Amino acid sequence: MSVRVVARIRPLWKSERELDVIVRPGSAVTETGKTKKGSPDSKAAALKDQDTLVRIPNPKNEGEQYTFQFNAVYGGESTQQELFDAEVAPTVKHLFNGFDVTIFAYGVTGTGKTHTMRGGKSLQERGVIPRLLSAIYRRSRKIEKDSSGASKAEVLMSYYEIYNDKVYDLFEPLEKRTHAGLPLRDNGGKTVVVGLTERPCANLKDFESLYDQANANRSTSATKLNAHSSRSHAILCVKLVTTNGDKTRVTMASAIDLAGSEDNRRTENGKERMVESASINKSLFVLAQCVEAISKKQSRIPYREAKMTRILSLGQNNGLTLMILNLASVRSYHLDTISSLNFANRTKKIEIREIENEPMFKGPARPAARTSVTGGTQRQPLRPLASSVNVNVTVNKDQAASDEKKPTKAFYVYSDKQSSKPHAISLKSEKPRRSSPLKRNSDVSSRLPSKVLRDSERLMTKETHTVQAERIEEMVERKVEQILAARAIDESSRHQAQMEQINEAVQRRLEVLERKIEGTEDARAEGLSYLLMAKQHHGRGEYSSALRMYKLALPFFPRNEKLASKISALEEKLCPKPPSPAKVQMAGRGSILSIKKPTKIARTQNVMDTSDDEYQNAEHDDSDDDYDDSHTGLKRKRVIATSKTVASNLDDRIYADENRSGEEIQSPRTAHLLSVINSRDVGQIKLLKGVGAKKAEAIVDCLCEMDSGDKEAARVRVRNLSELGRLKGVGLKTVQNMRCGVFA
Ligand SMILES: Nc1ncnc2c1ncn2[C@@H]1O[C@H](COP(=O)(O)OP(=O)(O)OP(=O)(O)O)[C@@H](O)[C@H]1O
Repeated sequence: MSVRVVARIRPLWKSERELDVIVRPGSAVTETGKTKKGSPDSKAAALKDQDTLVRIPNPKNEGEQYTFQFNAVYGGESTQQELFDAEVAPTVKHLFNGFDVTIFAYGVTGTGKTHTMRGGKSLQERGVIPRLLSAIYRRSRKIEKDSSGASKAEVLMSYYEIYNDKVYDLFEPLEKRTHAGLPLRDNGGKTVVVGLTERPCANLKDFESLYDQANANRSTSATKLNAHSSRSHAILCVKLVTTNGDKTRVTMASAIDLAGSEDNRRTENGKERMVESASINKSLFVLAQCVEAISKKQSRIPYREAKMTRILSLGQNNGLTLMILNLASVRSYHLDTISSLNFANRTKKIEIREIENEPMFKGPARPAARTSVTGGTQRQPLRPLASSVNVNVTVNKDQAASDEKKPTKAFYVYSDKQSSKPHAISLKSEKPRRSSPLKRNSDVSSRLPSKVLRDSERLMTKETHTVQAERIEEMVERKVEQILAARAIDESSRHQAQMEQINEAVQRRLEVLERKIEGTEDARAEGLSYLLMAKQHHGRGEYSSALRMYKLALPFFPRNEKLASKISALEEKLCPKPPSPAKVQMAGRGSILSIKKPTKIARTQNVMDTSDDEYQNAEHDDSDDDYDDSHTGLKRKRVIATSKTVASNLDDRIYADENRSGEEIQSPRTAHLLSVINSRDVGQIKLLKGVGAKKAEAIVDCLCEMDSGDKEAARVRVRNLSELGRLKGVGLKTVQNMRCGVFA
């Protein structure tokens, strides 16, 4: 069964305008027009005629629409109750039937994940989690009532968050947190958090008070995009233990409120928020990589690269999985929304094994599960202690006398039959030799352990033969079996402890290796990011910035001829008559020979010298000249992650370049920015990054003040970024911000 993916589009906020809505739900049936009203199929169609499509324009061509199909799509008017009834309520019965259920909310920051999962305080506003628990308690009560108390269900809860890639128990107060957080461990293919508190919750009231307390420990902060932004992934595990007679079954419902991805050009996050944001984005990036690897059926799924992906184990988990994709419909989320839709589109294809959890049997062990000590002979099930018969009966006077002196050596015999008669034997030794019961001869006496044999022989000759030899043998065998079973359990727990130690050691080694790889990869990735950026600028016709980035990449790949020739070609393009190399050297600018390495690059130069070959491979391996798309997820991730930081550094340089170059070689980004400013439309200007309504009005006022008249010709136009920076209340920083926020 594949992951069920439903999209939920949140309603507009007061600050958002209907005009900016670009994401719209739609229905597949109406769309294709396959079913007309009044046709025989119309009733079925009406049932199916639920929105399943999400439409969004292509950001590069508004006339073109992208359409994504999911299992269901809920518009802004859909209520918490509707979503729960349609998507979550049906999973409750599966939970009681032995299937695990995983529900997770995914989406950009501020799109309504926490609202969907946790919701508000009022009854109508309650989210998926409290409703799920309420449904579980309701069903438990019903089952208990229907079975007249024979079936029972118990709920245990654990709740934790992954903050900056560390796991913290939300039931523990903040001051008890350790810096390293709780460790993860693999246990039989499942990832478990070691040392997590598990709290029993007898009813909804208990749950609510625990859940509220725990949520107070969750890391949230205000960002520009959400006043109560979750800074962590929160995972609630509801363990349902159902007992029916001797049968006990444990199933797990996991409800996960993921933190939202953040475009830091829009959040204007400070340092602390940036660190959180980087960790959130990294884990979501790894999640996307995992989904991509699963959909491409790759052998290596990078689950281990983030704690969240390790815990979520999408595609590795069993049971039912529901993903709620939260979306905002307005233009300012355009690119993020497309990326979320693409992620969800891939996720919906992931197949989850629909495996039911095996019930466990309490009390007597099941015959089928037992292995006979004697190899294959079926034994009767062992009975619990309560039904055992203690066999201490005085047999003769001598013995009675000796028994009086010595305390009776009582031991328990697990018997499958309740005997009404007391046993007429007393076994002195409770430790039969191990070897004897395993020798199975036809002669009864030879089957018994020597000491027991002597005892029983004595008894048989002296006393009335009240107990048959088979009975004695049976009892002795049971005792031996009991001892062997205890020993086996002991050995297996020792073995498990050893395995855990080994696992821990392997895990530590893996982490050390990963850290090592990270170190060497980072520098090379930086070089590749410069190349990637260069290629993008080149593609957009921003030659001077492309040239600058090629030059920045050069120290990472110093002997790469192709790169050198690209630089020369661009230099030629920008300055048709290049001065002689000697002159260039003297001038100290503009030539490959004279490129000054940035300090960071200089530091990594030694490492990079060897990577030239790899760069060349990258060039030839792929259709994309400069960027190796066939790299592993790890490498690509680093390249992209680094390219983001490089991008912000480069923006400063490009800005400086373009300021020098004047209007003639303006990049599309700059041109767009200036056209927005020159439009004098406060509505548009205030949407620029770092510009609020007040600043937008100030800019327009300033331009109007500078006009020499009312006519069009007399109107002042801002021609370049430096002119823009000189406007009253703008400044270079604001210009930079504005420019960064524009998507060319
Ligand atoms: N379906 C909805 N109906 C009404 N209000 C909603 C809905 N979805 C979201 N909101 C509101 O939008 C705001 C942001 O929602 P929420 O905090 O749930 O976003 P989020 O995706 O969890 O963000 P983050 O990832 O930053 O934590 C909240 O004020 C919430 O009440």
